[in-house]
Amino acid sequence: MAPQGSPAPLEFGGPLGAAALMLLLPATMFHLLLAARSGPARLLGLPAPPPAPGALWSPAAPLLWLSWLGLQAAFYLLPARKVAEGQELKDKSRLRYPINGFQALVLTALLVGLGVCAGLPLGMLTDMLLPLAAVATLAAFLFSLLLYLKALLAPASALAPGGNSGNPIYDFFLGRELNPRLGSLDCKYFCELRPGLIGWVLINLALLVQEAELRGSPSLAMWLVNGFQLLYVGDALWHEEAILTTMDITHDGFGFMLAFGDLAWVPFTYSLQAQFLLYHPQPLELPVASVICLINAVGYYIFRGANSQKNTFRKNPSDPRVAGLETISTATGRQLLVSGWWGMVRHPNYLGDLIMALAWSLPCGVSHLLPYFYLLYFTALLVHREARDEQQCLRKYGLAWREYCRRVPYRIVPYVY
Ligand SMILES: NC(=O)C1=CN([C@@H]2O[C@H](COP(=O)(O)OP(=O)(O)OC[C@H]3O[C@@H](n4cnc5c(N)ncnc54)[C@H](OP(=O)(O)O)[C@@H]3O)[C@@H](O)[C@H]2O)C=CC1
Ligand SMILES: CC(C)CCC[C@@H](C)[C@H]1CC=C2C3=C(CC[C@@]21C)[C@@]1(C)CC[C@H](O)C(C)(C)[C@@H]1CC3
Repeated sequence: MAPQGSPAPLEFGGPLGAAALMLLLPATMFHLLLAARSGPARLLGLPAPPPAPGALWSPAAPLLWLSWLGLQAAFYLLPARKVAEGQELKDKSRLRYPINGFQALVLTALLVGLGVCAGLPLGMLTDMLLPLAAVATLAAFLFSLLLYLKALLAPASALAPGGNSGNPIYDFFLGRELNPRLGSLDCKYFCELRPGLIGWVLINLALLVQEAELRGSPSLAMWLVNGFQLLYVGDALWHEEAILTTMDITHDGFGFMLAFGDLAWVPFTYSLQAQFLLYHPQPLELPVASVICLINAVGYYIFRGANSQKNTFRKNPSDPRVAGLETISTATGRQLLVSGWWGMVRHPNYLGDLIMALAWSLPCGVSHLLPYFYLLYFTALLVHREARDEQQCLRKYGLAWREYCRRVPYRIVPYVY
């Protein structure tokens, strides 16, 4: 456990690891996008060449991408049904956040629907994915640089616990300022939920429309992938307030990792299954599709049940839905749930999320590894995230956390891990 006041331990392999990730993540993203379009669609293997010379760039891409960002920022600034307060900050203040993410999703859907009725060729967006990914990557680098410079002017109380090591590469990657804002727009909160997540379902929809144009109708596999991922994104925006207690908002600074993750990685790699299906159609029988729907439903049930149980408990421990659950008291005055979902494993929400990830890949068949990239990456991300959270909880709760680990020994999968 790091003693109070000592510098935060370096994560992600320090400056060298951060530099490697800044090269490796964009390279992986482009490899995946190119592989999905290539005949063999190999996850492991030499990078596929671009489908046409100049396919990685289009002058329309920066305009389209900036319009998208502007539209989502405008929706963010519209009056919200609710304004929520974030966690208490170092200077004892609390920031306020608009809860209108679901409204932004609905408004986007209406606008896109109107556009399609008026003849907008949505399917053509699929030809722009490579240039758009290039613009998003470039924008993530530039944006992170601006955020890094902005943090030089920020008071010490506004800096994140990590990301201020003094090494510019590491700090650029992790992010120095905890909650950088431009006026009333909170950059990290906005980026985490709006342009990337809504962009992801829009890309999926464009792939579905394109498939219908190419083959007469969308395939059952494409419907499933679109439906499952729309449910996931809709759920995230419906429960938008819950993100205010995640480590990304309360602990991590806003730097390249989250800027690239939110703006480029999420929309362009999370839509990989739908991209794969457009270029590699897969037959899917109804009985198999029903089993896959059942797997997604089980995953969603665990994911939502666990997240809602914790959120309800954190908001009001006397709420009748959670009042009967067993708890452990901690020295901070907060309690830890030790029965219900959180008594099964220490991260039941991760388990549900991973089961859903499997259901998103299964419609793509078992002939290729590429559509399973998300499941593999996500397993690694959650195992790493669980270890980071464990360290933070040990620092926060000390002995009470050790007692929780003793009573609930498994982290994510009961009796396995
Ligand atoms: N699709 C994607 O790419 C990603 C999805 N996710 C999803 O985001 C969601 C949020 O994940 P994340 O923020 O990592 O973690 P959690 O929602 O699991 O939050 C962890 C925190 O919960 C609190 N907690 C832990 N155990 C208990 C307990 N027994 N009782 C009460 N409180 C407890 C602690 O904070 P405290 O005590 O301070 O409240 C801990 O720091 C998950 O569903 C995850 O699957 C996450 C990353 C990426
Ligand atoms: C680029 C790197 C490999 C790492 C980047 C990580 C980010 C892509 C993820 C970090 C935490 C995330 C969350 C979601 C999306 C992915 C990122 C940004 C989330 C918004 C997805 C929807 C969920 O319901 C959620 C719980 C709201 C998620 C919160 C964390």
